[in-house]
Amino acid sequence: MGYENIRVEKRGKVGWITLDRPKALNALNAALINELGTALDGFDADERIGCIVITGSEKAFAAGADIKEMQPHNFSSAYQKDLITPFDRVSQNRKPIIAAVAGYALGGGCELAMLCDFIIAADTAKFGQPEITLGVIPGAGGTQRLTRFVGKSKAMEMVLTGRMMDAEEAERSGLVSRIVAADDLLEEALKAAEKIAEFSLPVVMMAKESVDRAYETTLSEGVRFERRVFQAMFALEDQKEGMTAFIEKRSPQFDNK
Ligand SMILES: CC(C)=CC(=O)SCCNC(=O)CCNC(=O)[C@H](O)C(C)(C)COP(=O)(O)OP(=O)(O)OC[C@H]1O[C@@H](n2cnc3c(N)ncnc32)[C@H](O)[C@@H]1OP(=O)(O)O
Repeated sequence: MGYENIRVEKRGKVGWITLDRPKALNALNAALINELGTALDGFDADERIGCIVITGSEKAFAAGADIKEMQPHNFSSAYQKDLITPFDRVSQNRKPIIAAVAGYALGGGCELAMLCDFIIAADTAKFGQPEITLGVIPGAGGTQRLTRFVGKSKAMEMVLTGRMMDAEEAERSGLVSRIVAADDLLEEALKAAEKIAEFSLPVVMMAKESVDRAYETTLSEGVRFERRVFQAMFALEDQKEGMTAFIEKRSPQFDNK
């Protein structure tokens, strides 16, 4: 499929998607979100792919939903056209997705990064939910996910004032997993993705599902879920291979079975 707003590439078992609307700082219009969803679905279905990276440009991961596209909407059209649901295709993907963020990740851009499984930030990254300055609130999960990442006080301040957070504050607050030099961002994200993609894919997918449970259920339910999944792992050939390889002092050859 030909894409107009993103670039889709592969390196070994890693698929990566570059948001590519430079003139609008990767503002997330409907076409871009739709293309992103299609590319993600393609990687999800491709059994050769074990991990996915989403990145933007040096200046902007994404400066938010496309304000020019949103501005004419009324309640009826916003509701019926369902501006937000297409973002769900990111969190519905069953393979790990790393957000590699340089420059602005604002509004829907910050929300897109938070929909990924973890965020690696360049030292130039700036995160924010400035929707209040536009007369709206975040709509793609910002009030909920930012609060879970950084806690109520900081999330409330950011949502109510529109203040941006730099990369260091984002790392200190638990929003990003680590900071790297801007020049190294893509390579570092691809290396992390390649490491993940070397492991057993069903195990990686179940690890992702289990960590996600921590955000969606009680501790006791989450622990119970993890225990069942852990026990189920012993039905996998990859469990035998992983543990046998350790005992035999060799590298495991996982077969995704
Ligand atoms: C998901 C939901 C529900 C909501 C949202 O996401 S609402 C959007 C939240 N985001 C924002 O409010 C950020 C808007 N952008 C900015 O504040 C600034 O562009 C900036 C601080 C990120 C960068 O400022 P800078 O002066 O460096 O660059 P600009 O001249 O302002 O922008 C360049 C170019 O990009 C267009 N642009 C930027 N952001 C958006 C956007 N979110 N939607 C549409 N277009 C955007 C900007 O208009 C300019 O293009 P033109 O020169 O053609 O106007």
